[in-house]
Amino acid sequence: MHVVELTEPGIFEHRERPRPAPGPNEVLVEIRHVGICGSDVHYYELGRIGDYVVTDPLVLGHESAGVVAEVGRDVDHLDSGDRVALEPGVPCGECAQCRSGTYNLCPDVEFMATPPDDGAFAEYVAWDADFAYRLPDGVSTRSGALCEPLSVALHATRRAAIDLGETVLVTGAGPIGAMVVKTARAAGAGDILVSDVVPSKLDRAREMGATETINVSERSLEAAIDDITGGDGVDVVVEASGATPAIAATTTVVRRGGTVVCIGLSGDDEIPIATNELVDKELDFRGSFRFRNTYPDAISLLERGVIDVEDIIDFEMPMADLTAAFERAQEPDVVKGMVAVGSE
Ligand SMILES: NC(=O)C1=CN([C@@H]2O[C@H](COP(=O)(O)OP(=O)(O)OC[C@H]3O[C@@H](n4cnc5c(N)ncnc54)[C@H](O)[C@@H]3O)[C@@H](O)[C@H]2O)C=CC1
Ligand SMILES: CC(=O)[C@H](N)C(=O)O
Repeated sequence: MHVVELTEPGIFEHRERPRPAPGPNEVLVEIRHVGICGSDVHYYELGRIGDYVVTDPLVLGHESAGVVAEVGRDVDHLDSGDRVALEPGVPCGECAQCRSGTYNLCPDVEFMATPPDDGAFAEYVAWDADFAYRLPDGVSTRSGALCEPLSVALHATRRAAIDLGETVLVTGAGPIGAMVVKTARAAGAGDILVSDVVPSKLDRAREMGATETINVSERSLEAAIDDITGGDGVDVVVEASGATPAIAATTTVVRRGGTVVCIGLSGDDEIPIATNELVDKELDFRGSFRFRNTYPDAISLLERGVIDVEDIIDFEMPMADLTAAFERAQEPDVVKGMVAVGSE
């Protein structure tokens, strides 16, 4: 089968590998669509993310969906021909986190496209059938692939426990921030404010449901939120930029008794947080890491038309042009690039 390996920063090589055989609890999936995530781009550019270093050729891509080509001996809930979205992290199932249900925190998770685990820029992937979710008619593999970033947003929205009518600030209008706008709206948020430094991304966020946008390269986030909320602050902040100034401002722009949920990962190891504000304002300050138990709900939201993910996609290119796709994905206006591995 055909795969694309990242062999060194900036270099993709198209290679042939033996087609994998599914294990007893696995399905062999003919991959159709794979979204390009910021972390893929990071590995492509730099060959590492923090302590995760690409030392051997690595297949990138973890936002994937395709068609079941073969089922393992013990799989009885999927059949050949089913279209499926693949949850990219398969946890060990035995550690304390897995046993208590917080399987997204499993230290031994096998996560696609994270060294040393290969991802989905490949004709076929053999994957644990419990982490392959059937897509109903009407949900394409193109949308199904985006269950992954949608899941990141769904999990963060749950961590934020947004109440009906609450004012939510989303910092960062990349793919994750855009998805949070959609999940916050679906959760019943009232005003949804979005900040970014790229005007076109703020325009896109408005089209997706943001009620007001703030270009923080023109005005400070703190001053803007002060103006908009009459000095009260927002009910909930979901940080989805990873930008140090945005993270540092979260405790200031949230109201007393409000909630901050951080998704963004900063390049800085340490960021000053006003801890006295945490106490004095009695804030709930929470992290949100990947997702758990989100795929069935993400698929249901897509099926019922509550959330549309197609509008975050800027372009689709074939896997044969993966280098060009990754170069294009780095353009500042691009929110999401999609790669077609086969045809649906
Ligand atoms: N916690 C988790 O499980 C996950 C975390 N992430 C992290 O979440 C963050 C967002 O992911 P993506 O949307 O893919 O990243 P992205 O880099 O595509 O988007 C970030 C956005 O923030 C904007 N930005 C830059 N400076 C800003 C500022 N000062 N204020 C507001 N916006 C600003 C950028 O213009 C960009 O539109 C990244 O840090 C990523 O590493 C991504 C996926 C999962
Ligand atoms: C941080 C990422 O972008 C990636 N989705 C991951 O969960 O590792």
